[in-house]
Order: sequence, then C-alpha cells, then structure tokens
Amino acid sequence: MSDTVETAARTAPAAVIVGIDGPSGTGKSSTSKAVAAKLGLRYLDTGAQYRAITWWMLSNGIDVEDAAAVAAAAGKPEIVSGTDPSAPTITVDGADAAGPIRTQEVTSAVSAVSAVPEVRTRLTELQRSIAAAAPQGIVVEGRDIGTTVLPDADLKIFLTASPEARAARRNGELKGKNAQDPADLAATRAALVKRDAADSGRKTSPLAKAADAVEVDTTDLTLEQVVECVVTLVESRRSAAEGTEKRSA
Ligand SMILES: Nc1ncnc2c1ncn2[C@@H]1O[C@H](COP(=O)(O)OP(=O)(O)OP(=O)(O)O)[C@@H](O)[C@H]1O
Ligand SMILES: Nc1ccn([C@@H]2O[C@H](COP(=O)(O)O)[C@@H](O)[C@H]2O)c(=O)n1
Repeated sequence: MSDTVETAARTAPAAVIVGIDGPSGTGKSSTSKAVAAKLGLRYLDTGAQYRAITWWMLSNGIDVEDAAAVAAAAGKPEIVSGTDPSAPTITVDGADAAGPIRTQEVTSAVSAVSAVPEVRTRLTELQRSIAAAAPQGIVVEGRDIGTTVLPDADLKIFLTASPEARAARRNGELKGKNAQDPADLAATRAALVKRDAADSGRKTSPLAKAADAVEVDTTDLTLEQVVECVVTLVESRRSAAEGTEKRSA
C-alpha cells in the first residue's frame, strides 16, 4: 500500500455497521446514541419506526389485533427517520411523531403490529436503505438487526439485564419520585416481560440473539461502562479490518 493510501485509511476509517439488539429496557437506545455520537456514526431507532406505524394504525381506526387489516394498511404511512444521534427524529406523513409514539396506548399495541409480516417487510427494507445511505457508518438498534435486517453487520451486540434492573430503570424514567414503589415496580416488570414474550414468540424475525453477537449483561454496569465496552469492541473490529486490508494490499 502506498503512503498516500495508508494515510487516507488512517484519517478516514471505513464505514462501520453496528447492530444492537436486546429486550426492552436493556439500554439499547441510550447506548446506541452515545456510541454513535462518540464515533461520528449515524443512529437508527427501529423501535421508533414500529411505534410510528402502530400510532398511524391506531389514529386511523385500524384494529391492531386484526392482522389482515394491519397487513393491508402496512404500506400506507410514510415514515421518515432522522439519524443524527444527538437529535434523532421521526415523522409520519410529515407530522412529528416523537411524542405520540411513546404513549402507553402505543406501547401496549406495538407488539401485535410488529408481528405482522407485511409490516416487517416494509420496515426492514426502509432500515436497510437508511443503513446503506450512511457513508460514515451507523448504529442500528432493535430486536432483529443482527439476525435479519443487517446479518452482515461489522459488529453485533445483544444487550441483556435482569427484569428487576430494567423495571427500576423504566420506572425511574417514567415516574420520577415513585420509581421504587414495590407495586409500581412489579407492574412495570410484568409489562416489560409480557412485551418481551410477545416479541420473542412471534413467527417472523422474533427478538433473538444472532449466533455471532457479543452478549453484554448490563445489570450491574453503568451506562458509561456499557458505552465504553461497545466503543472498545467497535475500535478493535476496525483495527482488525484495517490490518487485514494492509496485509492484502
Ligand atoms: N447501564 C445502565 N444503567 C442504568 N440505567 C440505564 C443503563 N442503560 C440504560 N439505562 C436507563 O434505562 C432506561 C431504559 O434505557 P433505554 O431506553 O436505552 O433502553 P432500551 O433497551 O432502548 O428500551 P426499549 O427497548 O424499551 O426502547 C433509560 O432511562 C436509561 O437512561
Ligand atoms: N427491530 C425491531 C424493533 C422494535 N420492534 C418492536 O417495536 C417495539 C417497540 O420497540 P422499542 O425499542 O421502542 O421499545 C418492540 O416491543 C417490538 O415489538 C421490533 O419488532 N423489531
């Protein structure tokens, strides 16, 4: 390899594609945004897209338990995701959907909508096109990124955490001062375990760890420790890839 090419390789690292999957509340969004920001990558929240299509179904009077009705409407809403990790956005038919997609109504309905194959086909295509259009690379988070959406990702992470830790985190986020109320915690824990069971049990691309994913149990780690761990993994994959390129040049 000539000096010029070697210098270029050092100053502009190759695009890297990172997939981060895991159950609800394991820290996928927080970790993915922070890793993308640190490494200058784009960021895609695929859960927000499933929530957005669910919100559209609910807003348009479609029975989310009627898979045929959901399938027939799956192509109708236009969903656009902004991929700046410091200010991710989501719009549905041009309207800002960032707030409405986080309601309890949407959270309760999203697993039924995301189990419909036509919905998954549509969003998987969208997600692949967004990843392909990120020249510097991207961190994509969801439930089936490593297994289905981006099976050739450079790095696949599967985050886990105990249901108790996840419930405490979720309550802290949603309810502030009452975060540690035992009845509240039990209800939050039950809701997230139920959603994980639905997501893991569906036929089409269920929540699952890819065979080649690195599993990180975040139960006893701070967010900063998880971010550091993933950044280190990305950097080592990049160094290994650069070493291979140099050897083959
Ligand atoms: N390692 C950690 N330690 C403590 N709190 C954390 C950790 N990681 C994330 N959190 C907090 O837990 C909450 C849930 O995190 P986050 O939304 O990133 O999870 P998620 O896996 O994306 O959830 P979901 O799949 O439901 O969208 C947030 O309030 C976040 O700040
Ligand atoms: N790749 C994905 C991502 C998400 N889902 C479904 O969306 C729901 C909401 O996801 P959050 O990350 O915002 O909690 C989730 O429960 C899944 O039903 C999916 O199927 N595939």
